[in-house]
Amino acid sequence: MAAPRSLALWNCCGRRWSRAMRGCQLLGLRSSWPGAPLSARLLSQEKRATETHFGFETVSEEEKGGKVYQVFESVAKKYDVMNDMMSLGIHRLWKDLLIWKMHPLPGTQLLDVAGGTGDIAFRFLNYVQSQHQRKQKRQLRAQQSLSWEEIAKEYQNEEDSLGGSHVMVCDINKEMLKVGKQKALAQGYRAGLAWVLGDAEELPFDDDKFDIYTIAFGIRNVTHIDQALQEAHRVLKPGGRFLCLEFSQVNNPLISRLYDLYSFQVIPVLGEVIAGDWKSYQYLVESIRRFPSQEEFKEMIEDAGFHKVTYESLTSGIVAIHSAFKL
Ligand SMILES: COc1cc(O)cc(C/C=C(\C)CC/C=C(\C)CC/C=C(\C)CC/C=C(\C)CC/C=C(\C)CC/C=C(\C)CC/C=C(\C)CC/C=C(\C)CC/C=C(\C)CCC=C(C)C)c1O
Ligand SMILES: C[S@@+](CC[C@H](N)C(=O)[O-])C[C@H]1O[C@@H](n2cnc3c(N)ncnc32)[C@H](O)[C@@H]1O
Repeated sequence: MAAPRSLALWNCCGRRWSRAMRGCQLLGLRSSWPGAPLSARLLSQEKRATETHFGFETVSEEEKGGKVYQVFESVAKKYDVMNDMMSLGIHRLWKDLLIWKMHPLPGTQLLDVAGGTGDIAFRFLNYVQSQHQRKQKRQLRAQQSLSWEEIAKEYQNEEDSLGGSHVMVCDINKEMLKVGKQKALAQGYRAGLAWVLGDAEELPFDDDKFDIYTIAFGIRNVTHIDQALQEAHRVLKPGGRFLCLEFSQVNNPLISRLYDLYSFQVIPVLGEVIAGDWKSYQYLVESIRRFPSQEEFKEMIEDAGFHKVTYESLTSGIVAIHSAFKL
């Protein structure tokens, strides 16, 4: 496994370097040219190494994490209602589709990174429970000699009702996790579910631990996406699957124009009216525009050492689901 990992790192650096060079040429940053004085070249290289984006704003890599934290701390309580309002409920269908695509088998160990208020985890639990119940019904029908007490016992054990499946929700933000835990309590999710505070770039888990890694609307907010992808690869078991639901590039020019209009003119207004927070929703739409296209992101996943990388664009490419395997 060491070879593909170092290769991935090499590829990442190469791509970053060529992108940085292209960016400098576009901006006319002459200090990066080979003929510029050494001090100027070193300074510009140092800048390139530490600068990143927070939406359309250029910030240092150290600053970005804190700014992203503030955004989700601020929106946590209104997060779920905002998503329903902004998307008219469409985000629910995208999340359902992610679970259908995953089609988890009994006993699946899922890690949901940037899991926030638990939307993916709850859907996973519903899915594995209904699969397990269907299986139990088939088995019970086959053993018609069982007594009613025995049948009732089969349905009572909560852990058993998931067929051994488990989901670990990992998120960097305490407030998002707090809302998620409250929701779990209120909706009666207890078994097969755990919440962990952790950074996608440095996951607090051993190697080769999970069958499936999901990240929904999370990776766009991470400072070093390549690092998060390498961590995803590390914690997955060989044969494990990576699934990412994220905003992507719209492929229909008319929808694209309407979507731009809607994003920049409506979403921050909804953010202000519903969550009292224009800035966080301005960041949301800007970060969506900065995220790589379907093909570019596919390349990044391959660079992290994954195989069989595919994607499906949904709603004209407003979002895409990328799938990949650790072999
Ligand atoms: C801080 O960071 C975050 C905070 C969060 O709360 C969430 C996230 C992560 C995000 C999610 C979990 C998903 C949340 C969903 C979205 C951000 C929304 C995605 C957008 C859509 C599904 C809508 C897609 C829109 C289009 C395809 C373009 C069609 C647009 C229109 C028909 C509206 C055009 C708008 C104008 C011309 C501006 C003037 C209009 C008005 C003032 C009226 C307002 C209109 C509406 C509210 C209607 C909105 C219409 C739709 C949603 C139609 C949907 C249609 C289709 C999908 C074909 C996070 O990181
Ligand atoms: C838009 S929310 C997505 C929540 C959930 N997955 C969903 O689909 O509704 C983005 C989440 O990413 C989390 N996040 C941002 N940076 C992170 C990082 N470096 N590591 C882990 N989580 C992070 C935020 O705290 C936030 O909860």
